[in-house]
Amino acid sequence: MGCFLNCVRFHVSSTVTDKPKSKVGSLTDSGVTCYSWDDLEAITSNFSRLIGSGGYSSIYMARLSGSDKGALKVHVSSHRLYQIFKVELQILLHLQHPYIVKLLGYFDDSEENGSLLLEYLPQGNLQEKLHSKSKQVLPWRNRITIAFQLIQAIEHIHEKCSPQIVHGDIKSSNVLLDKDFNCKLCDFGSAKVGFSSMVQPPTMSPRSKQVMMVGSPGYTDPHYLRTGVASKKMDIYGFGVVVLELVSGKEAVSAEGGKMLVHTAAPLLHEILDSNVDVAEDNVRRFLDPRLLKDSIDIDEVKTMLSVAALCIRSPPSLRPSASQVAETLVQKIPSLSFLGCGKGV
Ligand SMILES: Nc1ncnc2c1ncn2[C@@H]1O[C@H](COP(=O)(O)OP(=O)(O)OP(=O)(O)O)[C@@H](O)[C@H]1O
Repeated sequence: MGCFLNCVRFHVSSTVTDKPKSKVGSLTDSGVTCYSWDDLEAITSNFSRLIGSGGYSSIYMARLSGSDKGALKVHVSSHRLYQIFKVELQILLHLQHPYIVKLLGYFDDSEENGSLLLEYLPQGNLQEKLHSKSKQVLPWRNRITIAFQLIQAIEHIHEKCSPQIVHGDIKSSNVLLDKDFNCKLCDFGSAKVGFSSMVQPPTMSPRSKQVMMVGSPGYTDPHYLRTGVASKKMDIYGFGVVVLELVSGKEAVSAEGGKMLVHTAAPLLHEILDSNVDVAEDNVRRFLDPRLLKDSIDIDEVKTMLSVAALCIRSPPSLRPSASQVAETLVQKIPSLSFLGCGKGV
């Protein structure tokens, strides 16, 4: 962590904006379609079906050719949010991975309006699946598979693509699920791009003495909150919190008392780190999502998931494993991942 790390952001004014607007609706060099606003009105039937919303955007159902569907993410119109749109667009244009949401097209007015057409993920986001009052309980085998797929998506952006990317907002609502409950990581609006594992915060103006921090309550690395320095290890922290949610079925911040899951889990996680996974089974069962107790679950798999989470949220960040180390641990210690068709190597 002591090394000096240089940040290279994608240049937001590069090739995509330079495309002539006469080519609206046409396939770009990147293989995605560039749409006009009229096209968007047509494919969303005048924005008639809202399927999701976030801090920066509204997401609408889009009908494409035949029975194909898409999800249109319309960024709120503003100069600042347009920059976020451009970051997300540039990143998605360069990313192709089975566990990362696929970009199908975009709209860009080159000023302050931008929209992304994404593949449609019919099972929505992981947060809803885990925490909604629905009777349908996400089975244990899906939970370990999603954790393994998510860490492979993170491993890809951290270690396998060039330039490397820090997602910056790993949380369960940014994990979308396809019809078979496979993970698709989305929302690269907070991402940082560079060759390094760390991105220095913007210089504080002497007047404001404040750096704008982004992050989601319950998921944000305390080290990032203190220093403003974004690093791969902040994604690993967010992943650790998602694993705690998968195991416990509890929200990252409890809706009732506002208590953070990392604090609720802390005594058990300390016990796990101290005892090298040889922790009392009763304590593990008490933490496990009660809706899973009737399933026959290999408690050693639960302990492995918890020990991974414990390592991922450790402080200082240098003690946390890399994404490839986490993926390696999961595949070695949870043999059923191989039976579930999740062999590593994508
Ligand atoms: N491709 C998709 N298919 C289906 N639903 C989607 C899709 N993309 C987004 N959604 C829904 O919309 C929600 C918000 O999407 P997203 O996180 O990309 O928006 P955002 O404005 O960047 O949100 P945030 O406040 O987290 O920054 C998701 O949690 C999900 O429920």
